[in-house]
Amino acid sequence: MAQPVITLSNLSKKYRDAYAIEEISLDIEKGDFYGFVGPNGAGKSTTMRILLGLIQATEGEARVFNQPVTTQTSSILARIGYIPSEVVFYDYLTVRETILFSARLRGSDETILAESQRLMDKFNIDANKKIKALSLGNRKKVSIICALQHQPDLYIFDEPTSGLDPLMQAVFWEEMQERHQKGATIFVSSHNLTEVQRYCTKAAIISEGKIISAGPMEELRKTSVKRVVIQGITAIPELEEQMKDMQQTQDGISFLYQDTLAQLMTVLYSYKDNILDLSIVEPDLEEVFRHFYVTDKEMRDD
Ligand SMILES: Nc1ncnc2c1ncn2[C@@H]1O[C@H](COP(=O)(O)OP(=O)(O)OP(=O)(O)O)[C@@H](O)[C@H]1O
Repeated sequence: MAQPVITLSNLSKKYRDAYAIEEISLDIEKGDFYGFVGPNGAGKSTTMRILLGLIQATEGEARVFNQPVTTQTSSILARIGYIPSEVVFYDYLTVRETILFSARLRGSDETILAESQRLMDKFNIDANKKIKALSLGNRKKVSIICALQHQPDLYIFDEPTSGLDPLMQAVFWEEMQERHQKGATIFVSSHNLTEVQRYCTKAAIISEGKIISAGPMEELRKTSVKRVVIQGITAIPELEEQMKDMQQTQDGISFLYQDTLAQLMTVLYSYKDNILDLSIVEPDLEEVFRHFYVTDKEMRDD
């Protein structure tokens, strides 16, 4: 039977007169590899900070391991690995000292120390460098190692791959896939739906503080949006309202289309003498959400 690990019930956080998140409800179960996707300012960090007990919700409830985060914060934190979106360390410590400091907070037994060494090797980080001399991406690696070294039951990661180069992003996701296979529960935020689609088994899409879609990845993929690529014509005025992301190609057009295929085919039939080629394919999930679910304002902010 599914075991709840994170349960958010009608969770809201209000700053002055604006909601950062509004009535968010979400269930994350043991063994889920759960992506949390949305543009800048959507409410991802706010949700995660509430889960960590760093800020308090205005309304609703957040439970982790079936306990309320507001009263059981320490026992919950002992079982979590957390990566904040912005990494803050003591600048004068070295990488090794920082990682050891974090390990000591977790009891620093032999297993943790061996694991931190393995991770430093895997993420290719110079343990003797001072934190203040590190690039943003290398600071991120230290943050990742601090969150992974004690092998917790639950990982809450706020944009862990931002600042990492593509090679290191791949190393990170590979490490998380291995941990997921061993039974870990992972809740990870990202701006990038494509990377979440690739690695996570479930996802929630958040926009302007509200969850607009959530569930298993294969369910999210089932939208009625298609990408249509046509050679031979440069416009279809009759379909203007249903077409998004219209691009002129060398010899035609490419666009996202959301309506019945019957209507599309009926209209295209009237262009049959000019159409040289036609393809209708599943679009990338990222472009679907960008063009159909995320508001124009958020796209400008992103
Ligand atoms: N301390 C605060 N005071 C006032 N407003 C805040 C505060 N913290 C967050 N907000 C607002 O709440 C909203 C959600 O912010 P949040 O940081 O949770 O978004 P996010 O999805 O994590 O964005 P990003 O991807 O940029 O990190 C934003 O409109 C933000 O301006």
